Amino acid sequence: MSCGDHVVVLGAGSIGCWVGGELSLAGGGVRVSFLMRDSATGRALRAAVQSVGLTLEIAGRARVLPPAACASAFASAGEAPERLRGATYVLVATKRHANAAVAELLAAHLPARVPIVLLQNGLGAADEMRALLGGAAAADRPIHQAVVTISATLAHAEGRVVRAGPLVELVLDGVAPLAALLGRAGVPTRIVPSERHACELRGKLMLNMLNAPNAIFKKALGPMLLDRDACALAAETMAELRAVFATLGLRVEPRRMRALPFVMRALAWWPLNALLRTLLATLALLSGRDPLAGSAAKSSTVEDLDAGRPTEIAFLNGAVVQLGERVGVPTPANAAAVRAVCALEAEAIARHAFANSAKREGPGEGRGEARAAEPLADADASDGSRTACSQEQSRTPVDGDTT
Ligand SMILES: CC(C)(CO)[C@@H](O)C(=O)[O-]
Repeated sequence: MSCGDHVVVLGAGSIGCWVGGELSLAGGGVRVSFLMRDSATGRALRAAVQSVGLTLEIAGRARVLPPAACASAFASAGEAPERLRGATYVLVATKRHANAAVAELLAAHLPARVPIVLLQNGLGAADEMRALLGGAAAADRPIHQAVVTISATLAHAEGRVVRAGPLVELVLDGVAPLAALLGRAGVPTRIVPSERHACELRGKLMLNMLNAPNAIFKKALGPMLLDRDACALAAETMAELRAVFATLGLRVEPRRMRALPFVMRALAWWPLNALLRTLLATLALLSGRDPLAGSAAKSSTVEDLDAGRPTEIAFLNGAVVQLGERVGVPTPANAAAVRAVCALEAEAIARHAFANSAKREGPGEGRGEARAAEPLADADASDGSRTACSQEQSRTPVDGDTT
């Protein structure tokens, strides 16, 4: 089945590079194309993978997709029409706020009936993409959102993507042949009925309540679990989300995601916090190494801020605020989290814009980053020209979501 497949990955960020990289390394006759934007980071990634290859690293173990393979696999936005015309699957790994531009690209160049799988955070991405594609264009296309539980970080200039932590899984509500392909390539992929899938998307949104404290308290996800303030914010935002879902009569799966608000509340409780700190300090003393040293995972929100890009906060805590307003559940912790991340976002974007304009004044670099002309430049929305925080937030669909 896999022979002859051509998987096009739209957006070569950390998740796109990890999933596409695994598929490429697995071989088996599957062709993978990574479509990326023509921006400074996009060009840096392309130059790096063409000279040293794409490195996939986990727990210090590295595997490399050789430069020659990368040279043909990594394509610019200009090559999107040709690559999409030959696609058998499209994995959309761009940010949610880029979906309008992504839909335009897909409507123009992707043949009908090619499955589109959105590797995106938040609720209702598939419904949103259907609405953006509109009418006949959407009716002809299977569109699915994967529940993505992978923590990975991409160093563009090194062509290196590092996966950290124990989380690695995709959950889909269809496209069994693609799920099998991904599973064989080492990306565990479960297929569940659509009712269960909707519950797991809600579970993922619960997990994403870690993103805002991760950005605000500036700690890697592991050490952050020892920060009582960060855990308290996570617990509050999660409890509000739980109340919203309960009011809507919507279930959350898997069970560990239902337990998260209580776990975070417990971690914020000083006696348990003090006990954990003592245990870890003792372990460090006995073993001579920091037990949390390997837990450098950070959330996608921190990755966005580090790169001076708009975050997806409107689709995470912002969605909770919006749903809360709709059903009359107060969500002050989520509103505060949105305000804080938006302030960080504005600062990060301004800092990067300043640094980039300083660089452009150097010899040989014109002002024209040529991004407006490139559909994927907009699709990646990482040019700092607009922010999710300043945008009118799209409605968060929960309908068809009635389990
Ligand atoms: C790390 C993660 C699993 C949730 O915080 C990831 O989904 C993310 O960063 O969005």
